[in-house]
Amino acid sequence: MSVLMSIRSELTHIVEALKAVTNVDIIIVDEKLDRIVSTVGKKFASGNKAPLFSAFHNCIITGEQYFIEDPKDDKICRNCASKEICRELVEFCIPVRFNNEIIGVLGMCAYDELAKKNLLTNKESYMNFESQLSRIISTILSEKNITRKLEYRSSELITLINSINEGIIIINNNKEIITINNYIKEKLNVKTNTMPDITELLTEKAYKKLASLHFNDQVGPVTLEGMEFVINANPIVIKGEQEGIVFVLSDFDKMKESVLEENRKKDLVTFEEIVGESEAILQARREAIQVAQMDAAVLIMGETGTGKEVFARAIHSASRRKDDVFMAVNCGAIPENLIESELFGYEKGSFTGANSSGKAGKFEICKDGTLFLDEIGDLPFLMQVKLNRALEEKEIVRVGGNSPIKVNPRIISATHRNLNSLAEKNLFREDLYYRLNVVPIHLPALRDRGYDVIILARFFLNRFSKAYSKDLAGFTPEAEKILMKHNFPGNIRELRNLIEYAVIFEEDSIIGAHNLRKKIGKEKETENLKLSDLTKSYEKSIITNRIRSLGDSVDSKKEAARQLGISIATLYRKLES
Ligand SMILES: Nc1ncnc2c1ncn2[C@@H]1O[C@H](COP(=O)(O)OP(=O)(O)OP(=O)(O)O)[C@@H](O)[C@H]1O
Repeated sequence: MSVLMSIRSELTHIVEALKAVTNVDIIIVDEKLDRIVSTVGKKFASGNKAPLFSAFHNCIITGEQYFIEDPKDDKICRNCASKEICRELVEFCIPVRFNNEIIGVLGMCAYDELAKKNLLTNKESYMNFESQLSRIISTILSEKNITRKLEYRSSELITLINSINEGIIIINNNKEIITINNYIKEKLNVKTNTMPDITELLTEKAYKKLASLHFNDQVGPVTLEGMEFVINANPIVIKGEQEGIVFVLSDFDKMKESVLEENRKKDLVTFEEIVGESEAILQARREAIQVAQMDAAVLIMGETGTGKEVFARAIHSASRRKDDVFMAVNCGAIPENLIESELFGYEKGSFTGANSSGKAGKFEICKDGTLFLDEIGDLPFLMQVKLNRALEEKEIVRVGGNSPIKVNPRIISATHRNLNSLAEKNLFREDLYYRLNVVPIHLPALRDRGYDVIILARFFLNRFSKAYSKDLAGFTPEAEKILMKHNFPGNIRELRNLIEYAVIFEEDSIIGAHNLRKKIGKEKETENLKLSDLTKSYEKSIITNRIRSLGDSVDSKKEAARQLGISIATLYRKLES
């Protein structure tokens, strides 16, 4: 389509206006001589094109104006294809330019004496019309371009908001709904011919709440047509003035589902996957299975890497809450000033660095799920008070907020510290300790699990052989001996890492002692030690563990000595040996 054809309707208005003012007929052709508009109508005999070699044609070729006072005799018209049938008394051709190119011709033609007189009288002023004409065409074209871009943008936006899987409602400052996407029409059963009021659609309560938040925050979940939505409001601001509001409605179930999915992918653990046959681990498993079905708080105690989180996940998977969220928070790893917002969330702008739209905390996200509070013994004292209150009242208040939010997560906590003795020393709130410790589960250290070391080692060998595409059949007797003798202060995590290392570096078809030794370190090897040295080291580890579980004070050491049936002096001597 030629440039002029693309603005045909605009040109029609111009041509009609010109005809009204000048009383002469106007014809516009494009660079291919196609007539775009004409006031002459059907009076033309020869089709839709201007004749070849006509004044129009010459004007396109040369870019010059032609004022022809006697068309039949003028040399410009000598070769015109329609010369014989030409009825024009006077003809004036002006080239139409855009971006310095000739894109067509505007012709002013007189077919009667009155028009002829008019054209001749105003010849001078019409001859100056060329530059104005080009300006008008340029303006129309750039406006047309902007309009086309706007139309494109608008249809792009409509397509976009109709293809997303969230609800979009846009209102103007008079609270009138101006856009609503297909998702909302379908989910909230909205008929566009009877557009409801925005407060009816979002509920009066949710609308008022968003209004109190200056339409720059979120509320929810809000139940609409039986579905739960989180409603996010954002003002449309143009040059500093609010011109309307966009509401985005997200399906709360789906939001939860995505958190769930994330967790499922991360680690879905069942009791079947908890490896080990030692009496200590079987006992812990039995207790955990029994308590899983109940909603009681569980406190899992054990050294680092003994599988506390694995147990917590398995309890969740076997509980009534298994289809809801499981979330783990490491109370010892989060800076003290952030722990409250991590657990309870925060309102918009409540502290520097906070997300501008506020954020739900772990309690809110898994309000019906399981919250695993790892390293609970490291929770700052002030937070212990707040946590205790939240558990007691089953509601939390976001940092910087004032409305309470109902929450009811099942709490499983874990610690490698002795909470009882911390509570006795007033380092851990007693009321919180009792609230968390409804069902205690003790996980044994790996060194106390006997042959489980080999069972677990084989389990990890199998897992990592697959992961690294290695064909490893097992361990040499010497390698098994090293595993059985090693103390494993890092417990199952250390064993897992050790086996992964050995799998990567083993060049034989069976894991030998060499790579295990390399990783454990020569100094930790015990096989060349005498029985007396081994006994000493074993005694030392028993004493250290007992002290670790009781606390590091002098009193704790006295208590450890009492429990082990030795004097405090013997305890110190054995520790120093
Ligand atoms: N019984 C088990 N069977 C198989 N793998 C296990 C078992 N127990 C723990 N693991 C593995 O050992 C590693 C450590 O477990 P986990 O993180 O649960 O320990 P933890 O006691 O919570 O550690 P920390 O106190 O350091 O947080 C994980 O890789 C886990 O998969």
